[in-house]
Amino acid sequence: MLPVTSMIPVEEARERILAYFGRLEPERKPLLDALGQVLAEDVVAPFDIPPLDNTAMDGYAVRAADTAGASEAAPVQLRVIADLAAGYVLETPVGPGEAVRIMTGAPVPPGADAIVPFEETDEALRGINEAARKAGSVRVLKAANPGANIRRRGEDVQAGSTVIPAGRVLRPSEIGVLASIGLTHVTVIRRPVVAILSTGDEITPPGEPLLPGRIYDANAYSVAALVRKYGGIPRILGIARDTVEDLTAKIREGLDADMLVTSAGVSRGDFDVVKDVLAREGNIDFWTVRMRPGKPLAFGAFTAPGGRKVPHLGLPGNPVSSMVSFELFGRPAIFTMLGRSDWERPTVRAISRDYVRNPDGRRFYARCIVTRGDDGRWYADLTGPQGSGMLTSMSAANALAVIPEDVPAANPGDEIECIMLDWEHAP
Ligand SMILES: Nc1nc2c(c(=O)[nH]1)N[C@H]1C(S)=C(S)[C@@H](COP(=O)(O)OP(=O)(O)OC[C@H]3O[C@@H](n4cnc5c(N)ncnc54)[C@H](O)[C@@H]3O)O[C@H]1N2
Ligand code: MOO
Repeated sequence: MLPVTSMIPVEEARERILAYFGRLEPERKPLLDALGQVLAEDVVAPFDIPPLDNTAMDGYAVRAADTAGASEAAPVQLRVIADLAAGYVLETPVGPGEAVRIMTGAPVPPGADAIVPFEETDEALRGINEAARKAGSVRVLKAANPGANIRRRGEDVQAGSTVIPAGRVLRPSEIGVLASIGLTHVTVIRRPVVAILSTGDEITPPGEPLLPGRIYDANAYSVAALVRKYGGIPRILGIARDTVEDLTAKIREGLDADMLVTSAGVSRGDFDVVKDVLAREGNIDFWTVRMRPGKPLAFGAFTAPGGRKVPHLGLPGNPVSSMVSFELFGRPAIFTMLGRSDWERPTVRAISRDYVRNPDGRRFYARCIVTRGDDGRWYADLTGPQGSGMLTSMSAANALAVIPEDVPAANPGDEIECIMLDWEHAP
């Protein structure tokens, strides 16, 4: 086995990888299609929001001074001069002793400086009905303060101010804000296209019969799903056989992508065609990273026709290693291309309920389920055997517990750091 000192730490591998990536160029997109992408330029409000003072309540627009001293015992009667729905503007001013019946969102008519909600008038007693409307007057049962229940022009957004700065990820709330200033399209950093290639004579595409000794291609799909989840556009290239010709042709097919991801063939097997072809076709290094799973890793770049460099991430073949390596190295690369720097996942410190052995001085990313106990503390349970070929152990997990390089084991009761992969969905 390699001495641990000749392995590179995870952080160094990630740093070297990220040096190859930068933010991609902007594109213009319909608003809704830009969900999850990063805004490429500041968006400035062309007008105030709300554009006019308007009412926050259904009720009556009044002159606050008219309602001074009003109470249930001594109501103040006002003459109702109009009925105003949202979407309409009333030019007629509200004079002394007058009121306008008004619905939430309608602009406050001139002269009025407070809104009395229905509940504070006798309309509530009579019921909201035609009779109240026809009565031509309303009794106010409580004094209103000037400004009461009025949403001021520009209180949310002021004309000329930056509503959303460049660099912000567009979530549903940002999409709503952009729509509220009338935008239909927005300029965002485009999503990276990630070409994904599986290698190995034993690999069979799902849908085809499985011959003896063969296995189905899990990696292309798990990695493609991660690419999509993290904001990229996956392009599955298929399976390259272990021949120089096939591998070379398939790699070339992927060179119009922003990044090429391969799986398998990066360790020390007899059939080192993958390594040979990667090394010949591109400028690729083979690393051993001080982590488990995912020790062997290839990284470098191919040169596309025209001279463009296409970074290449060569994942180990074992399905869990492939996913964990993509999580640690592929996710930050995709985020960087998207213009995001927040690729670091949240962690929680949880109490291990298992004995977790870490025998060989690598950093162990153990698949576990993190849950909150009745005592309010977080607990981590391993998802079972941790072999790097056992993809169901990954499927059962919502976190990776990190056992550091220099810690030979975690005992039940020890606090361990857990990288949360999934908050929304605990299996
Ligand atoms: N003598 C040594 N052998 C191995 C070492 C080592 O250091 N010395 N490292 C082991 C570790 S750790 C890993 S991880 C694997 C990495 O192997 P490769 O990247 O070279 O990949 P393969 O050997 O071709 O495949 C490994 C394993 O994964 C299966 N596989 C491959 N592709 C897929 C796919 N698309 N979908 C599902 N499963 C896949 C493949 O059939 C093998 O079972 O090497 C260890 N060996
Ligand atoms: O390091 Mo390998 O990735 O354990 O299976």
